[in-house]
Amino acid sequence: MKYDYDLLVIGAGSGGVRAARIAAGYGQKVAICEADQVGGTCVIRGCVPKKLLVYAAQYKKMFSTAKAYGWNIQSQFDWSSLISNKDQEIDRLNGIYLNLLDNAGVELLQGFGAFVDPHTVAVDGDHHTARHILIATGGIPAVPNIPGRDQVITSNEALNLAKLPETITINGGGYIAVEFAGIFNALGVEVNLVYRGQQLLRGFDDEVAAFAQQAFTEAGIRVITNTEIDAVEKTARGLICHAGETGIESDVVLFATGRQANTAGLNLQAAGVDCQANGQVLVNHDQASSTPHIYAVGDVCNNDNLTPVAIKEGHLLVNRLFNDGKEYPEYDFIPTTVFSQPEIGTCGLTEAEARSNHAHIECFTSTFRAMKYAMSDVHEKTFMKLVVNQQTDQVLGIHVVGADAGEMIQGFAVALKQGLSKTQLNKTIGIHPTSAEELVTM
Ligand SMILES: Cc1cc2nc3c(=O)[nH]c(=O)nc-3n(C[C@H](O)[C@H](O)[C@H](O)COP(=O)(O)OP(=O)(O)OC[C@H]3O[C@@H](n4cnc5c(N)ncnc54)[C@H](O)[C@@H]3O)c2cc1C
Ligand SMILES: NC(=O)c1ccc[n+]([C@@H]2O[C@H](COP(=O)([O-])OP(=O)(O)OC[C@H]3O[C@@H](n4cnc5c(N)ncnc54)[C@H](O)[C@@H]3O)[C@@H](O)[C@H]2O)c1
Repeated sequence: MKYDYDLLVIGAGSGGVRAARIAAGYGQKVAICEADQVGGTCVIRGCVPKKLLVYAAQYKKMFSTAKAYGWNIQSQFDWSSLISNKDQEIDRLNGIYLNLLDNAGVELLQGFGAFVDPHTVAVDGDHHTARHILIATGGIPAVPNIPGRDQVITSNEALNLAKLPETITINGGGYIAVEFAGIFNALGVEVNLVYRGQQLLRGFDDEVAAFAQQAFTEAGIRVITNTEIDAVEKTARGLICHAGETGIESDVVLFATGRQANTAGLNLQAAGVDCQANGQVLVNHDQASSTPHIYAVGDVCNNDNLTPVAIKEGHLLVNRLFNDGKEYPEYDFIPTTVFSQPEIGTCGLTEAEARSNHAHIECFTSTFRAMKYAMSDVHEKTFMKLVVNQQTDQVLGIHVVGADAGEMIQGFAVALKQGLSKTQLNKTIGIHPTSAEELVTM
């Protein structure tokens, strides 16, 4: 049968754009459909705008340190300038993504895609057929169904607030909650960070999470644990979050309570694509769904929901489909950074994970004040931790909380992925004076 396209991608985010342009580069006829702005979560309402706000927030510490270095700075922060500059930058990046697709010869079908049958996708009503179809529709914020749900914002809106609130309550204890808590706190907003558990950042190394939580508190964030918000109510002065007997008042309430696969309205049943109750598309080792010529990559599979993972999955999939590729994504030693204040960079196993898989684990830790803060009023400390298999000497995990942790961990991740041993780490000469040198001397 003749199809309109060799590959039709639904969703022009991180995974979809990469897959589409690489497939087109292999001479395939490719279309990509996008309901919103090309670029997806990462570029339009995720990693990139968030990181720009993180940079803005970091100036607070820089200004606090400046005096010790002889700089006398009068600083004044203007939220609307930041947001308008951020919007311009996002528009610029959106333009780059549009050009990337255009230059690669990918046809952009602007509109919402939904399956009609296993080889046909309707984009705002127009039918398009394809030999292979890739679902790359990402995720959306998940907000629990509580009274007053319509009063709360998510990360989507937090990046575009018309004005900086005086107070904000953030619900959640994961990446987005602590990143936005750090941003708003540094920009002078009174922040309540409410978490239903005992310790923020579940899934991270326990010592790392505890150290970070302490640092957030010392930086001025009001961390409220063991508290579950069960209703949000509008009052004359703003909003009140009810948590049992407790009431927490603020101007704005941000829920960062996780994300869910974005498959509503895709009409997956018409294509025979199985998904879980939460919408997550089920894929096998080949990224193939229950309908073998329909694939899925990125957050819609709810695996490791990170941009570089979505890109790798999309790229390798089309290599295998159209260029005789043999490589598959590897999910061990994926480095990640929480862009909180301080930052948390991590790669490999936590101590608890290592202990549950290996009989003899040794951990090395170090806590110190980074040199750049030594002369200043900034008392933030850096924490580093190595998790080592005593029997094989292999370093199983590296964790850093502190300035530039993300930049540090990327390089170490390369070595970890190659099976770095503690002896090799210690044989490496450090760079002095840096914080990173501590990792080769522990
Ligand atoms: C606030 C925030 C900060 C983040 N920060 C980081 C970070 O610092 N580092 C990191 O690695 N990851 C970060 N992430 C996660 C990262 O953004 C995602 O893992 C990544 O974007 C997933 O890419 P994707 O291709 O799977 O989907 P997406 O990038 O979400 O793209 C999906 C696209 O599909 C479109 N779409 C959906 N349904 C349809 C349809 N039916 N028809 C047409 N189009 C459709 C959507 O509009 C969207 O453009 C962050 C996420 C958020 C929310
Ligand atoms: N820097 C980065 O790389 C980065 C930044 C942001 C997001 N992300 C990706 O996006 C994903 C989503 O981020 P996220 O912070 O929304 O999710 P998350 O899974 O990291 O955290 C969700 C938090 O909400 C809490 N929660 C869930 N349901 C709740 C409920 N009903 N009531 C109260 N609390 C509830 C959880 O306990 C958890 O603390 C991340 O897991 C990550 O993969 C990455």
